[in-house]
Amino acid sequence: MAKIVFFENIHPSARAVFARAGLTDITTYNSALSPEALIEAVRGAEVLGIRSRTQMDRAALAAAAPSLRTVGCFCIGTNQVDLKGAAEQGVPVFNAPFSNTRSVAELVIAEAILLLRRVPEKSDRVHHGHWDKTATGAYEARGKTLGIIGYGNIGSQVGTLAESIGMRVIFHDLEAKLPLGNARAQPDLSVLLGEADVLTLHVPGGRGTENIINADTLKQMKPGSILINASRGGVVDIDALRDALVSKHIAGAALDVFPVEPKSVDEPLASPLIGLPNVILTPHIGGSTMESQENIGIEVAEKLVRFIQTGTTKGAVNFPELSYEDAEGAARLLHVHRNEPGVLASLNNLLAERKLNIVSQRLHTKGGIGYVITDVDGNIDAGALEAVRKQSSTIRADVV
Ligand SMILES: NC(=O)C1=CN([C@@H]2O[C@H](COP(=O)(O)OP(=O)(O)OC[C@H]3O[C@@H](n4cnc5c(N)ncnc54)[C@H](O)[C@@H]3O)[C@@H](O)[C@H]2O)C=CC1
Ligand SMILES: O=C(O)C(=O)COP(=O)(O)O
Repeated sequence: MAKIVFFENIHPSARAVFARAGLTDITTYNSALSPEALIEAVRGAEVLGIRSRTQMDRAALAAAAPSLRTVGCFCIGTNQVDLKGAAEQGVPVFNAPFSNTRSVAELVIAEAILLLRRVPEKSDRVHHGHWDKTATGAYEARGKTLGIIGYGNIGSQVGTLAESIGMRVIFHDLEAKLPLGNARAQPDLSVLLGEADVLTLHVPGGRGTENIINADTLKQMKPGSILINASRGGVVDIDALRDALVSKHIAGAALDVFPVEPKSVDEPLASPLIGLPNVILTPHIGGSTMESQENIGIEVAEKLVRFIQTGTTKGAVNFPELSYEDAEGAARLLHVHRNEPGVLASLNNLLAERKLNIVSQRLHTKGGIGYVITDVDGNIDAGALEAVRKQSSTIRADVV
């Protein structure tokens, strides 16, 4: 039976999906692990379930080879996984691209309103015995401009919600996007920075988005504006943001993600933003609602089970996508290979030599990786599977 390991408190709905498929060998960890502990925990696993904090880098992937068949990110972001390394190891990676988007969007709107009204600072003052009843520095959201960097699934929802409370919405994205409602694309980032009263970031993590908000771009932001980051910690240069907050060029900020995040509940956050007034710091909970976590558990677990049972890779983020659920023969061979000429011919010759008639076959390639699912009318025994594995182009082969 497939050995499954879950990290970071994945919702029980995922376990229920696996159980319905007869897969019950699940080890769970409530937090992310250190690199050393992770390497030990993933050994021998066929399926890994992680969220945003488990770093599946080359070393962790290597530790899980050759048993590892698939990784499920029970979240949206997949920058914590070495996606290329996983593909080269024949391991498709899945995620949940939509299930927590509304949760993030709602939090961002709430934070925009709270920061415009300076609520974090005022609440703190009341807790400490001060009754500063003043309108100074407090504004309505209505009529203000919301600038969105990254107008994807989350950014566009934030825009729609913002319009419903009377905000004007402008967005900047690398790709052409359909503006929803009255939102307007702004191809010039510096113009957007200069116009936005509230700036919110919804780009993916990774090298392409590192420090988009830095000393330079902060200077271009409208004086007295607000910054919200619920994307990835690396998108904002935190020291530069601190300077901008201390000088009051930026009036407030909400940060849900950080360049280095604590791995468990007992580890405090280390950040130069701690203690600054009108700054909301949250423990990466943008997508953490009861609704979203339950849905994500089901969505990703179903993708993993489908892959384990049928080889279907629809929705994989790093892998050739093959949607192929109904087996048409007696056995099914999943073959991941280097994408080079002659692979299919030699695979099919090998099956022919073993009198395994092909009932149906589908192939897809992505980058240097090819993936072929073959249904045959006979039994693929251990000898045949071993022969396929020994072919020079084979990365991984399994029978389901
Ligand atoms: N705080 C939290 O708990 C959560 C954080 N996230 C983060 O939010 C990110 C965005 O999520 P989605 O909206 O679902 O992703 P998405 O893929 O739908 O949208 C991202 C958008 O950013 C754009 N983009 C990429 N690089 C850019 C750049 N340099 N400048 C401008 N635009 C750029 C893309 O073209 C795309 O339209 C995720 O990748 C994840 O890192 C997601 C869910 C929860
Ligand atoms: O979905 C994402 O990308 C998130 O950042 C949420 O991550 P989490 O599942 O809360 O670790």
